[in-house]
Amino acid sequence: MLCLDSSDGFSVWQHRVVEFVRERYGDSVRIGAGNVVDARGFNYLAEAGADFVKVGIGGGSICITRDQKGIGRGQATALAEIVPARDAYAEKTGMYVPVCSDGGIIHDSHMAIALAFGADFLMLGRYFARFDESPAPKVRGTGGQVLKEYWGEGSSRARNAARYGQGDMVFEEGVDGYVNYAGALADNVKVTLAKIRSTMISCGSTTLRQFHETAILEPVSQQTFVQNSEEVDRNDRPTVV
Ligand SMILES: NC(=O)C1=CN([C@@H]2O[C@H](COP(=O)(O)OP(=O)(O)OC[C@H]3O[C@@H](n4cnc5c(N)ncnc54)[C@H](O)[C@@H]3O)[C@@H](O)[C@H]2O)C=CC1
Ligand SMILES: O=c1[nH]c(=O)c2[nH+]cn([C@@H]3O[C@H](COP(=O)(O)O)[C@@H](O)[C@H]3O)c2[nH]1
Repeated sequence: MLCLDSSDGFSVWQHRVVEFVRERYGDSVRIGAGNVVDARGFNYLAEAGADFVKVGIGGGSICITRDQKGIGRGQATALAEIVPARDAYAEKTGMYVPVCSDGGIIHDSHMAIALAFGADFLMLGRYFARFDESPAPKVRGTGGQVLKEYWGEGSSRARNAARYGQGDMVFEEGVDGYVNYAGALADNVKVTLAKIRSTMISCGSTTLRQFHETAILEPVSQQTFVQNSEEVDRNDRPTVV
């Protein structure tokens, strides 16, 4: 399984690489391509022979591509255009090219929303960076809190001669930062999956395919955002019986 991993996948280079792998290796090698944010980009890579296409430019937690270059698109807007393009492509060719929603997941509920938008699977950076299994160092914040280091692949920190070998970096597209440490992957993934399953059941679905059909997406006001979270001070004392 190969994945072409670029901030801008709508490129002649990616098209040629996908075609080359498809011609040379047939179906013995699976190859994904991306990232793209519109139907033209999706169709371009699907027609080249991509087995899946990644969606998302500039929405990641460590992303500054939109600030730096003005390139990118809201994740929901991108999915709302690409998912129908995926379905139309499947209808036309008989080839279903799964779509990965990459970046911007802050709360577990955002995973359900991305899937409700029609994504077939998700790519997560910040989420996994918080766990023991992330190879990044665990450090203490100034307030004593436990943190894990996490940085963008477009940051100076990630850039090195072995990977790029193209001399000095002129500007960064990602930041070098920290995320709150959250323990073991297995414990967290268990809870996350339970929430997604619960959301799916609430929408009357037991499979992802059903969820794509049954989920109802609703625009909300700023006031609703405020009401989505608690509005009292949390009681952190032990429960008194
Ligand atoms: N999803 C997003 O919004 C963003 C993601 N990133 C991440 O940062 C990393 C780097 O992304 P980019 O800076 O966009 O990388 P890029 O697409 O510019 O490619 C990385 C390097 O590979 C070279 N390269 C690309 N195609 C090549 C080809 N066909 N043959 C030979 N060399 C080739 C490029 O010249 C560059 O040095 C990736 O992991 C990407 O996912 C970075 C910025 C934004
Ligand atoms: O603008 C960017 N500059 C970067 O340096 C960078 N590094 C990663 N990525 C992308 O962000 C995704 C992870 O996003 P999350 O941390 O929000 O899950 C990743 O999966 C990538 O798509 C970057 N985007």
